[in-house]
Amino acid sequence: MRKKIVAGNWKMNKTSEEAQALLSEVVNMVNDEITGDVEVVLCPPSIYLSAFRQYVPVGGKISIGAQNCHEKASGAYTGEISAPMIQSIGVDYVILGHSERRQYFGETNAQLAEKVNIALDNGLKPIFCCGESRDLRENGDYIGFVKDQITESLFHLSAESFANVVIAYEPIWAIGTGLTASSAQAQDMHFELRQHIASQYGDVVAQDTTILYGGSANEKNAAELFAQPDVDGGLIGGASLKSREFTNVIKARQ
Ligand SMILES: O=C[C@H](O)COP(=O)(O)O
Repeated sequence: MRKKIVAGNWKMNKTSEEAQALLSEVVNMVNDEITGDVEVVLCPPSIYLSAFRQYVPVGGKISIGAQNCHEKASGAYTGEISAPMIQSIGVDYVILGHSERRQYFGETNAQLAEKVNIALDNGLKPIFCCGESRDLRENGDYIGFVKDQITESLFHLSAESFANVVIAYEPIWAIGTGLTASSAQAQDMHFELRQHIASQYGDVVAQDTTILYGGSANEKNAAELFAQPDVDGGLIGGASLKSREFTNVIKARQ
């Protein structure tokens, strides 16, 4: 079933003390103020995942996600963390293919297909990110580009496996820039992506797929973005680092 999800990607932010303070504020606000059927996913830096899992009860309104995993299960990959490790501490989701990983760490669609596989094999639900650059948006086939990201990293999956994947459309030109896609631009792309998924897996699977929007989403624009029929929630960066604002974004989705 298509879920409403608001995920907070903390990226490489917060010391241990700061992270604990923000986590406890978010947990309290969500428990006190969120009554709807929205799932909240917190994705802190990996060093805090274990502490977050211990603090946040399993099966409540809040799930925990990692920001990345390696494509191999184990081995000589200094500094990396694996899907089995993430799974072993009870984490629910893993963000894969964020544009920052593609840009700074050279992640490719083929490599991401491997990461998706190992995440699913270990019971983790991928939040698969896709999105085009500003140059492509202005001068190229940006819809085709984003569809290809999905085709090359996800369309080898069975329909049963694909059902565990969440898509996050994040136009690179909107990430951390204050330039949000308009609600119409977000809806257009989400509609195109749902059609693309339908072409591979059929209408039922496509209608059940959760597609999040990310890119300068905040408490001011969230309600309009989430009102679009194909926008099921958000992957929130900067605004997830402020408990009041993040809770307001979640409220806009419930
Ligand atoms: O993963 C989150 C996205 O990169 C959005 O970040 P942002 O909300 O700071 O633009």
